[in-house]
Amino acid sequence: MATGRTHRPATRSRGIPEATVARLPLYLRALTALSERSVPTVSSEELAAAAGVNSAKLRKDFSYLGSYGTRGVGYDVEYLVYQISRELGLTQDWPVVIVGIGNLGAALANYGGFASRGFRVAALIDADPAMAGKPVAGIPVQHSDDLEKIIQDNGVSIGVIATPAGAAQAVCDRLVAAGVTSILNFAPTVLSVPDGVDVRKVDLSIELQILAFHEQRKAGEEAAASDGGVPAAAARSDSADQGPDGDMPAVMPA
Ligand SMILES: NC(=O)c1ccc[n+]([C@@H]2O[C@H](COP(=O)([O-])OP(=O)(O)OC[C@H]3O[C@@H](n4cnc5c(N)ncnc54)[C@H](O)[C@@H]3O)[C@@H](O)[C@H]2O)c1
Repeated sequence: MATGRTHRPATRSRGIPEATVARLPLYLRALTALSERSVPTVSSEELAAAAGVNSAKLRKDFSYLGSYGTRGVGYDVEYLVYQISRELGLTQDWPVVIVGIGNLGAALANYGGFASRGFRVAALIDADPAMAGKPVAGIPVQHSDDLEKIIQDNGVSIGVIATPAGAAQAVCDRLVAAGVTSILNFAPTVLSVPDGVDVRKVDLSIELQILAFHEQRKAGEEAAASDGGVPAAAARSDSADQGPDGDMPAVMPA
């Protein structure tokens, strides 16, 4: 058993680096907003600012997609939305199950942003018998005894874990044994998965701790600057693209 990392080399087989892949959703979010405003084209500088990315990095990222824009015109918004969606596999339907329908699982089930991005919540699963059959976001909760059948019947390859930490590994093992190959883990624990299974974790408290670190550092730098020390901007390094234990956090630094 390997540890709960995203088991992918730094560069994927099709030659797109993981760091670029991690920025594609940021571009897509910015492009979708432009598309909704019927903006036809966008310059690399405008799009980079909207996505919170350096424009040279953006041009390099888009070169991996074979998209170079037109000098003086910029990038065609609709075509880029299509290209990035296709690259991310969003042009197909992805049935997703959410396991653990408490506060967080119910909030995720109610989040409209999954469906609009091609992620259909196919089933909600919980271990509490009292919840079985109760609708959440219009979908009846199913008991975890039926987890394997639910995965197979719905052809699910992506599972979201929103159970307490103590239950997460057992839930993960069952999901994987049933055929799930990608897991989004909200439980505050490191999951062990076999090779070939991708795990992304979301931990808002870790993100807050990173912000607290930067706040503390800014305060120290300001104190040093007022003493004639290193200017704050020079001392601050780029936000790391990696999580604290080396894997990529699902919530990317802006
Ligand atoms: N990642 C984040 O940023 C973040 C934010 C909030 C909460 N969390 C974590 O998300 C998890 C859920 O939090 P919550 O507030 O919704 O908790 P909750 O207690 O409201 O809900 C947990 C649900 O999981 C169910 N459950 C327990 N064991 C199960 C199992 N083996 N199989 C299926 N379902 C099972 C329970 O019946 C319950 O409905 C916790 O681990 C919490 O620490 C993470």
